[in-house]
Amino acid sequence: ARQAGAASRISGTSRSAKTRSAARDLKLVDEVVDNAAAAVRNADLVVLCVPVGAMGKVMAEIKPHLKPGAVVTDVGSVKQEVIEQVSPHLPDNVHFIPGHPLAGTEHSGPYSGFAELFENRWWLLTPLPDTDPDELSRLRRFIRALGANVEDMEPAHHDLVLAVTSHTPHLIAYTMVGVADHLKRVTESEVIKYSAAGFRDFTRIAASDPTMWRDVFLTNKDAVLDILGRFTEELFMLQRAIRMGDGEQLHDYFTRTRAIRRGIIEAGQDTAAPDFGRGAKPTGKPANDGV
Ligand SMILES: NC(=O)c1ccc[n+]([C@@H]2O[C@H](COP(=O)([O-])OP(=O)(O)OC[C@H]3O[C@@H](n4cnc5c(N)ncnc54)[C@H](O)[C@@H]3O)[C@@H](O)[C@H]2O)c1
Ligand SMILES: O=C(O)C(=O)C[C@]1(C(=O)O)C=C[C@@H](O)C=C1
Repeated sequence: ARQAGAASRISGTSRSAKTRSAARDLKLVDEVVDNAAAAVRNADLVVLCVPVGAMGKVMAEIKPHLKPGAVVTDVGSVKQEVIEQVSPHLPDNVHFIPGHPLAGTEHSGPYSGFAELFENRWWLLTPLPDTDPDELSRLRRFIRALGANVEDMEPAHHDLVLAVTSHTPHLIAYTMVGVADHLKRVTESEVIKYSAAGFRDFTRIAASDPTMWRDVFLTNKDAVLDILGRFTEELFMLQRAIRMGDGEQLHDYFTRTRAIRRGIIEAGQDTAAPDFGRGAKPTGKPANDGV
């Protein structure tokens, strides 16, 4: 937002003094303050960037300090739960417009941010039935100024789509790395030493922040369990095809999945991990993962 000149003055805070100090050193914002109440005072736009399970608590904390007419949004990976948590604490004269940028890495903390993170990524908004259209347009303009593409979605639909595209894949990566770790005990260190690209991709995802992902799974429980059930059925089907030596079934299945991948690439939606790769640089130091 600073680089794009999307806000005239930006205040930030974090609960840990170490993070606040890092944010000051990195000059991430115009002013780093000691608590959320001070950060939101006089703010036209407030962006909640805490784990999904902490959104309600932080909203309760800032409630008495919000400027009348302010817009509050969030970046949480799950939307229905955030709406449930935040809504009881909303003053009448404040607008809440939930959001979710589909952009991130396995790293967290102040050193992991970089200005290009949102470029050409989707940023979903899940407006509520009474959302003010002018405030919604203003928030969309802010997000577009960061380089992202905005789209609206109904909150329950968002949670189902993300269970397919992000949450369940993370769970599968966590599981695969866990399996490899168990196996390592019988293969000594070979599993890690000879890990091929596919497994390395899993380990990158499985290095994501444990608190963030614990909250995602606890708060998008129904959608994740639904997708996990479907995943298990397909897995059993493939397991059976392997056992039966049904090469045709395996070949047909993999041909279909390849077409899906090619469709994603052709649509220009290859959201492969940024890896700080596409010209973007991390803020400087190694990711602190958990300050
Ligand atoms: N990392 C990603 O890939 C990604 C992508 C899109 C959305 N998100 C969402 O963004 C949000 C923040 O994730 P992040 O990756 O920026 O994490 P982060 O670890 O970089 O930042 C989280 C912040 O929340 C604070 N925090 C943690 N627990 C808290 C609590 N109980 N009370 C008050 N503050 C608390 C931390 O001190 C830190 O300042 C999450 O809701 C996550 O679901 C993350
Ligand atoms: O690339 C990654 O590291 C991510 O996991 C980013 C990712 C995703 O699943 O695409 C993770 C969680 C979010 O809510 C949005 C983006």
